Amino acid sequence: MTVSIVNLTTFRNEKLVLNNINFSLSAGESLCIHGPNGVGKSTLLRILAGFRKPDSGNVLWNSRNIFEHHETYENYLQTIAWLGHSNALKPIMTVRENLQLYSKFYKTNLHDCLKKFNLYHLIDTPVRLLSAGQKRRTALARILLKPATIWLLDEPTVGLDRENMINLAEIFASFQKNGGMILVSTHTDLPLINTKSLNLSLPSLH
Ligand SMILES: Nc1ncnc2c1ncn2[C@@H]1O[C@H](COP(=O)(O)OP(=O)(O)OP(=O)(O)O)[C@@H](O)[C@H]1O
Repeated sequence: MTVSIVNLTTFRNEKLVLNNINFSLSAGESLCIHGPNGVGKSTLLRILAGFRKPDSGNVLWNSRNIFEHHETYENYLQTIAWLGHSNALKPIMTVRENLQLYSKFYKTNLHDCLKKFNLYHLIDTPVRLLSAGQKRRTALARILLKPATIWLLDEPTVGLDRENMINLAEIFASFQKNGGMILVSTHTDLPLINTKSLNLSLPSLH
């Protein structure tokens, strides 16, 4: 299994954001995308999630262009789990109500998942009453409820304390040891195993 980006270039608002990006990731590997604000980290992850097409270049899943063949695109979407900047949780619903849609649909174990993210004691708490870190962990728990091969995570650790960072590192490592791939944008050093780095830089003003 491989996911690759080949000669990818993208404009936003007629401004060049991603210029000829290339990388390839195999089962068990992770990619950390670094760079200053506005450089295009989220844009790249959104292209990898299939939300937008690049202006040129390809996203390949097992050597097939995801945007070229409908069947490849559909198969690829089954394999990815996405966490954006926004937690995308319903504030008036409890942790259980927010997540059980996923556990029922994918037939995965909600209780085990909540225990892994130290959220079990909050299962019946409305999301609006959670702290920022607890909300982020609830959003991260959703990733685990989909049996995906690729995790696409946009700054997943915002708001997490040290203990929960260590816990997340163990969850990441376990996923990768089972062949999972993680592509993540971050402004901090993430504790990932078997990892590659992609450093994006802003174009020179001169
Ligand atoms: N909806 C949009 N429409 C037009 N341009 C956008 C839009 N969203 C972002 N951009 C532009 O695209 C560029 C890349 O933005 P992006 O969000 O990918 O950066 P980033 O590296 O993820 O930044 P940050 O570290 O702040 O999260 C920025 O210059 C931004 O102004």
